[in-house]
Amino acid sequence: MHRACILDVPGHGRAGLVAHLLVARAGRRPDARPQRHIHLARRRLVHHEARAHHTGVGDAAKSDKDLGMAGEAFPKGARAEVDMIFIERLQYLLRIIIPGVKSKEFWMLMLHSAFLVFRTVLSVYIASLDGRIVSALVRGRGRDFLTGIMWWMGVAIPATYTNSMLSFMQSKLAIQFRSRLTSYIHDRYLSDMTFYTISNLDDRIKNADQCVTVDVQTFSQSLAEIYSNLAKPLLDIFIYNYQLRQNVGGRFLFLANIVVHFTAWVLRVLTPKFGKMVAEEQRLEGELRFRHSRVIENAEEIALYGGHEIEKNVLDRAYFNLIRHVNRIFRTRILHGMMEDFIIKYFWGAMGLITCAIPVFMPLKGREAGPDLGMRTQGFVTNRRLLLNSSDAFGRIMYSYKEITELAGYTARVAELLEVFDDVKAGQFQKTLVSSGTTAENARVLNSRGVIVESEAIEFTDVPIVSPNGDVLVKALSFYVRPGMHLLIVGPNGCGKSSLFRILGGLWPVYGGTVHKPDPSKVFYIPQRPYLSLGTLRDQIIYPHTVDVMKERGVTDEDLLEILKLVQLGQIVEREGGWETEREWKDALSGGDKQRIAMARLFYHRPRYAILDECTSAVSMDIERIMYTHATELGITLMTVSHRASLWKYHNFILQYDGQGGYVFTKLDAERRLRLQEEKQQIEHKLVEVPKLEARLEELRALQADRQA
Ligand SMILES: Nc1ncnc2c1ncn2[C@@H]1O[C@H](COP(=O)(O)OP(=O)(O)OP(=O)(O)O)[C@@H](O)[C@H]1O
Repeated sequence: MHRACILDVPGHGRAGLVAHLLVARAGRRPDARPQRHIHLARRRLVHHEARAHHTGVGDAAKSDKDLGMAGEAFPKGARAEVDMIFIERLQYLLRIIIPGVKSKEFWMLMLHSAFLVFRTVLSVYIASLDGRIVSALVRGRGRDFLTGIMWWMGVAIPATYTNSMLSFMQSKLAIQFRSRLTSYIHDRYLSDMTFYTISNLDDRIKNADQCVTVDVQTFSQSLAEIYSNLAKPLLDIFIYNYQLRQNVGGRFLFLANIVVHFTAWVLRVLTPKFGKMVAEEQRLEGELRFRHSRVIENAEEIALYGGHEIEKNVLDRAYFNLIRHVNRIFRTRILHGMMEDFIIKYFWGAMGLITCAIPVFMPLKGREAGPDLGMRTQGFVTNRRLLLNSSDAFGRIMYSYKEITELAGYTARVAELLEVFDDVKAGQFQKTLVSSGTTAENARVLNSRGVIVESEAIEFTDVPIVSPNGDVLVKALSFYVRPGMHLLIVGPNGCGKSSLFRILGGLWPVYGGTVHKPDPSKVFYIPQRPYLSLGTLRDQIIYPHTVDVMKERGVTDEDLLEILKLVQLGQIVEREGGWETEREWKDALSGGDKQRIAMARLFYHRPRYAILDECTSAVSMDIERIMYTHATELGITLMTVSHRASLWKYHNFILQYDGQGGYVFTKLDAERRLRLQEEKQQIEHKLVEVPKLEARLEELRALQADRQA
């Protein structure tokens, strides 16, 4: 029926859909752009809220220089433009968020699409109903008018339901996409130590925490919105183009399409790289949030140092960089908005009028002037509504281009994260070498790989110790630790003692030689500042086990209490209000308490090997003795890094770095070494006295000489 209506509208009908659409855009919808802006502003607000709620902490090794690199948000190769790379990345992400036709997301999308189609059908029906009602009014047919109103009210029920369902489905889809992506990313981020390597061995991703939380959320939301914003207009355009072809013939359609496509192409070419800009904005937001979280994390140290001024400068600088960039985007948007309005509203409007005029001045053969006034009114009203809808549809598609470029930015951020995950999992790192040595030589070492063999004992054969910055700390290290041996590792600061454990723990790659090591479950690590997790007091002792695993192992709370008593921490359970108490334990416990909790953890786990990295620096000699003797009684083989001579007696082998790249691995006769150490200290003490004694001797000689004279 509406096909006839389009033909019947005098002066407009024959020009066809695109022409009407252009005319309608020129004359109507001044609200289209404000709506768009409100919509974007709302979305932006949601992002900011999401950021404000996030309290995660990211990589601790960033320089202020990062903040100044506005143009270098993406590493080489990474792009945020609407091009083939964007399509490929989007496909990659789509495969994750919509895994197949049997997935929930696919069927949600189908349902969403069904609602979109239904809404278009309703719109077409409402347009024709509108025409019928106005026609009845013009003709003075009260009965027809009332029937029309009843249908109008009737159709409101499915129409309002459809609209509500559409916005519900859009939000659901966004959440569903986010859940899929987050669970996929969490799986990859928290496996194979990716969370460590991504921030320590590779410098492509600056704020992984922000990517995993805010960027994924923004991407999901943006994708769900774009689907809604594009699917319906595309459907509308298809329907109206089809009708136009039927009604006015192909030549007007062809002309209009040429004009529209050409100007759309011009608009696209002239559209600034908003994708890259929003991606950079996200990065700068991440930097600002990261700097704030550092202040919270290190509040005590900063307060005691009185470092508030310098921290304020750091925060101000991060904020200034962000705002400078946001202002740049705003300025770019002014120009782009003018150009967009000019082309879409005015240029196309003018073109629409011209195209409309063609069939009026050059009517198609066989077209009649038009039936009575009522029919013409019905046709006009119906047609006008259809045209407004379709004009909206076309405009929405054009305005969506900016959103697509922004989606390209979010897509680049998320896809880049996953690409770096893949690379680091495959052992391919990209890090700027700041080594003081020959960079080419160091880069060669960093690019080669050694062999890892699982065994009962620990043995390093010609393994280079290389820092992620490319510094070769030891060219080829060889030593072994068999069960029952206790190895002491000593050397100056920064010589690579802890790095040895990083290689053993699989955090750093084996750059050469062979590493024999047992299954990771048999090696337990206690650092100087033990990590305390979120959870109950019990969780701190059994970390990383869960209560279920603890029960499976037959360990009870009483057993845990016995362990705590051993390290003289039995009172803590009562003091803190029981095993179930949850606190931010890192702030609630003293340095010594934390180290004793870590010792209790060791006794709970009873591993084959324990790596003790300066882990008794904050406890008394008494506790230190208990810790070492009990660990030895439990049959735990110890590897200790410590500068304390009091620990020598608990070890029978020593690995001594000289700090120049050399080392000695030998048996440790602690008693003899202590004796020698004592003798050395006595001699050094005596030597300090020598200059004084010599000076006194000189004085005495001078006095004697005076007397004799
Ligand atoms: N994540 C990292 N990225 C870059 N360089 C690192 C990293 N971790 C350690 N390094 C560097 O590796 C070198 C060796 O560090 P390591 O922690 O092994 O020293 P250490 O001998 O244990 O020192 P200390 O006695 O002070 O604890 C240092 O120069 C350090 O700066």
